[in-house]
Amino acid sequence: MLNVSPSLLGEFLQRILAFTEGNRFDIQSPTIDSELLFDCHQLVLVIKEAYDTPIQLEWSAEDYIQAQKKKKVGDMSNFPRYRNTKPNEFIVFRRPCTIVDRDGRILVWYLPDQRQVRQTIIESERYLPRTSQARFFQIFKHIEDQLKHGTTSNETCGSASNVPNIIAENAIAEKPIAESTIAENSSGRANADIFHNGNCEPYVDSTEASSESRETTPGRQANTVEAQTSPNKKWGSLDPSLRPQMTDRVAKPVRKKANKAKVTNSDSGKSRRMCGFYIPPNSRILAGELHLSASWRAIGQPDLASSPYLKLPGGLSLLKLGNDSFAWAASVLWLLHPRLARRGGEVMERIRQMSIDLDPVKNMGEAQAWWPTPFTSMGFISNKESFPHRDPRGVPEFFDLLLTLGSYTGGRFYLSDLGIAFQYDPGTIIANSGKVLKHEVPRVNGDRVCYAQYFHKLVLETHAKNSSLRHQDYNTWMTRSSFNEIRQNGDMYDVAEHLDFKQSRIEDVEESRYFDQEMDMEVYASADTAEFDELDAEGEDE
Ligand SMILES: O=C(O)CCC(=O)C(=O)O
Ligand SMILES: [Fe+2]
Repeated sequence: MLNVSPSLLGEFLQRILAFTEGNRFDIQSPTIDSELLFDCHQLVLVIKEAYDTPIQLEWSAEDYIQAQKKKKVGDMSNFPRYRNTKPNEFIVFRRPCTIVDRDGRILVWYLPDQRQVRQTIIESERYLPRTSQARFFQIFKHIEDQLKHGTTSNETCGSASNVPNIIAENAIAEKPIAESTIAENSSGRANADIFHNGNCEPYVDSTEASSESRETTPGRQANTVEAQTSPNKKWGSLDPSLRPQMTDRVAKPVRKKANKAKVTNSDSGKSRRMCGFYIPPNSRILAGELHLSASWRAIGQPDLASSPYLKLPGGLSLLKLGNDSFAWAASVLWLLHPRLARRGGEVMERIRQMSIDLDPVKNMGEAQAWWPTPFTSMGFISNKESFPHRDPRGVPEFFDLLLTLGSYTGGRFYLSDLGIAFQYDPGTIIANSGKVLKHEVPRVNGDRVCYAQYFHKLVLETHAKNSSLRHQDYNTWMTRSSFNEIRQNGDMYDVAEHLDFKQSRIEDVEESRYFDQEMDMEVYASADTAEFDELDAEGEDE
């Protein structure tokens, strides 16, 4: 069996990007099937459009982090929501875009699958490999017995009674989720074949949702907000006039306070990870989640360890089964945040060489050779709504990489404090600064799974201590200029030569202090992100 390397695919993507800019590189195609090759090209076009469509925030992410730390005494009014939306009002994006801070740091990449956006199947415009949905379904089926089934939200956490909160006059009300679930399912959508295989079924969510919205809230057109950005948009052969409207102003359905209190009541003993599961009618996959780590540091444990499942036959066969799908899902990182990819690659190399303090009985064994991503952890999440949270163990400058899949309608990804939401249809990839930006995914109509890739800050720090990397190379933001470098050069040149604006500041900081600063982040995160993160921090590590 061929072992497809994400770095090989990633570097291939970098060269395609440069090539599309007119730079002639010798692009040697990796040994992957032609379909995957083709899809790599499509992905580059989506990423380029996202880069060319920056949604600019007025403030600096670094200032935002500092203010978050001091939230209890500080003033957050310096960090206005996008277009000054009100707290429960969101601008929804449906086309690829990036969220960029005042100084050009890219905080989020939003990469919807074009097939979904256009609501038609145009083979030449999709980027998700045709077989990928089916392959991911197999992957989730493979681990179904391993999924930890928390409680369904109705039992302990309670969230079925979401209600729309129409704050802005003329805003589009999204349907109450419970109600729309029933409507969708009674019309047979849940019977649709999950994880489209081969001939994909047409996807009609936006049209349906829009017409429903129009019925319930006349005046939608009048309220449509023009896209603020007018970047240099190149989208292959896609006629811009065919694009659906990019943004609408909507009000988000909110969870009743009472429910939130239930969720966050530590007496219940249920952390965020254990809440929010639900079983859609006619579901074809169990609700639950499984997190696998090449390297993890559990609270109170001095040593790093791999997830025990990786040493079992099931773990190894999972990595083999999903090999090229995983590699494809990881390769985007070489465009979205190449330094992160490089950093993760180095950590994985150390794990392979066993040159770190990884207890021999707690390592991955043969699975090492098949670990398919530069991230140290993978999450498999099935039929779960994600309550508003930040991911407390992450690294502020780094992304969590999310791929949402399934057969569902009504997907939304909310950036709760920014006033920005994304249509979160199957096939969407979001790279999100999950530690910095609070995010939320309400339940959808139908089966939804999320494949998440992420780092554990403590693991990176442990590896970095033994690393030859200089500390300014560790945790750096993805910037617009970094992306341009790849565009021009086909690769990230030596990071030391192309350090961004953060360099001078970091150079003045001693390594130990830098780590201290990182430790502070943990405090800010748990203090700030409400009860969910506090519960997380209580210890649900493996
Ligand atoms: O459910 C999703 O798609 C997002 C998951 C997420 O944010 C997380 O697991 O931290
Ligand atoms: Fe998250």
